[in-house]
Amino acid sequence: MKKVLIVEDESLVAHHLKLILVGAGYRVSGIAESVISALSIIEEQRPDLVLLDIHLKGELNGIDLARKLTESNIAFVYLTANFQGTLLEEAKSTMPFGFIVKPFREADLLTTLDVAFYRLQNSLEAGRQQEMELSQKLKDLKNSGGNVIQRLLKVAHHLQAHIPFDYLNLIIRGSEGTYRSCIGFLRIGFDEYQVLGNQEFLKITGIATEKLISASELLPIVKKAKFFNADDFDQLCNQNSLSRTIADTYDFESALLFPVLPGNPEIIRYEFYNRKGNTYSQLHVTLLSRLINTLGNLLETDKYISTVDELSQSSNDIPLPVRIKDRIDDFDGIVGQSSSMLSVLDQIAIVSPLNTSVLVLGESGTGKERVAKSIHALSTRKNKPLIVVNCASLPANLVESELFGHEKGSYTGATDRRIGKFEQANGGTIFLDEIGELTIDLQVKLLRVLQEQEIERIGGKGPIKIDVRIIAATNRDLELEMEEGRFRLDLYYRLYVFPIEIPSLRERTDDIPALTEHFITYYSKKYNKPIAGVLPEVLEQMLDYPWPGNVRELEHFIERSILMSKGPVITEAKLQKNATNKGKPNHYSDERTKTIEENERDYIVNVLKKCNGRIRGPGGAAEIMGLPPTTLHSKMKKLGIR
Ligand SMILES: Nc1ncnc2c1ncn2[C@@H]1O[C@H](COP(=O)(O)OP(=O)(O)OP(=O)(O)O)[C@@H](O)[C@H]1O
Repeated sequence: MKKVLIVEDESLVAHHLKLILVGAGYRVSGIAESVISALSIIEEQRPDLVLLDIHLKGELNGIDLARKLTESNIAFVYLTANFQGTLLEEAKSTMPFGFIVKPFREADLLTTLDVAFYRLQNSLEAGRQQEMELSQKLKDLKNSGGNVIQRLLKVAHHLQAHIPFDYLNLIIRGSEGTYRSCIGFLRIGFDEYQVLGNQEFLKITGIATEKLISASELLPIVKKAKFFNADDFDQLCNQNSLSRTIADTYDFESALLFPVLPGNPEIIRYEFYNRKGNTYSQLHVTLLSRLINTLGNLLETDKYISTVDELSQSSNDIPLPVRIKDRIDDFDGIVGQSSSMLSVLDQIAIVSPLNTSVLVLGESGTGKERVAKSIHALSTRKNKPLIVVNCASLPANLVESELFGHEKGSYTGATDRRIGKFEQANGGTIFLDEIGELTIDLQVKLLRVLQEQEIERIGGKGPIKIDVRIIAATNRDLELEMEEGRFRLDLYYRLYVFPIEIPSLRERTDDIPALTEHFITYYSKKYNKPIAGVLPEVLEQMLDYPWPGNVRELEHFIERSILMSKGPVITEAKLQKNATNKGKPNHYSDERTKTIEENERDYIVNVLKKCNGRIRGPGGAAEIMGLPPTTLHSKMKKLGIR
């Protein structure tokens, strides 16, 4: 029997909830009125799920408890009368398994709980499977061949998908058991890294050897795994000059430091750094803690030390990228090496072999269909069909028959039996693009497919079992659609088991050169016009343009330019002048008064120009503006500033 703890300070509501839950077959572990009493009940009998009001008696509120629940890996669903503004944002950041708004209907409460348990089960299974695979891969490394650097690279790459990082710094023990040196792995492609031993580190960061030695001597001891986001990250940089040097060099915004066991012969700790703020959570720490023995014992001391030293002494000025050959090398032609796109590729790699549904989110033209195709191609269903359905382009009166099929004579005009898209996809995958366009009726039917794995043809004699993986996509804000009653909450949460959010092109301008090259190669071949590239000033304009139509617009731009080009390079960028960085056309004239956002953007760009683009450190843009670097970074991201 599933155990639910109710945390609610209104006694009438709490008892009403208890009655409903018991009636529906749940066991109620207790009713707590405050965070303190909730914690003591949790310690005595660990519930499977906590139903949690946000406003509670005492100093701590439901969100404080939620943070502790996340740390202890206990699922929870919020229950509240009021979810406005920042409270909702704060609540969402704690990763709840659902929300219930008071006053609630019994049916909605039970559906939300049902969905929460479904998601919990799915995430537990998926998590367990991923963890087992990771643990096995790491154990296999101990006996694998190759030199130690290659082995450590593999460790980095295996961890990558589970603990996202742009830079992994390993602090290595010396022969006397003290700190000896660092070895860093900077991610530069899906499976490509630059390896930085001490010498390379000195060259790239430009710091003096003595400074590195003193930073190493003063390196704080880390006894317990800890993650640093936002202000905590700034504090870490203030206290630890090695971390600061790394953060300043590569513009990192968050970190996770993970010490392995004290008796470990080789590695002292793993330090993960990320360009995105708020990357790390207790879930990452918990995963690493379960792998602690394997992570500490990957090398053989004497062999290792000599190899790192040799590598350091023989290196070039800039370390050459090293590529790891992994089984995953086919992302269906997805081009992109920006950190945010690499994290999309990591998620594809994680979810492909599992059987879970995937929800791909992103603006129009960001590559959602490409991602869906890639997931199918990397799954065990790859030799079975992938059926693509655009829900927006199906005529309203035919959608049901298109999706589920019909029997001959089931309605006027049904002259033959039709096999629907779901049946066509049997054994394989169905990609439902523009899912937000489905009517509520069809959403209910889709929900049934997800729950029961069966469909019913129109006019059919009964349900037909099918085995289809669903990948859905939308460019709509589904949460808003739900609030406004156009999208069903239960379907949303069932699809939301594994969301992949593709960033807009203006949020990853680093990818523009590679995408440009990719499309030039493709279209110059297609039109038989040998074009070598674009002029630097054209590329400059392309980097400044907000690309409201994303990659599709960039692709069309290159195709058009190649068709019109008279020479061997693209010399002109005919880009819509008044496109805004919000992805929507700007209808105002140039003389209009600028918005606060635009003024803020201009101000930041000007300061950045003055500091030669440097954000952190003395004289950096953050210091001049009096802002923590992390805050400046998130403002820049929001405003689409590179
Ligand atoms: N990362 C990428 N690398 C290479 N090509 C890409 C990439 N992303 C998108 N494209 C190309 O851009 C075009 C649009 O991509 P796609 O149709 O997958 O976008 P979408 O998000 O599904 O669009 P919509 O929301 O309009 O359905 C396609 O021609 C696709 O091949």
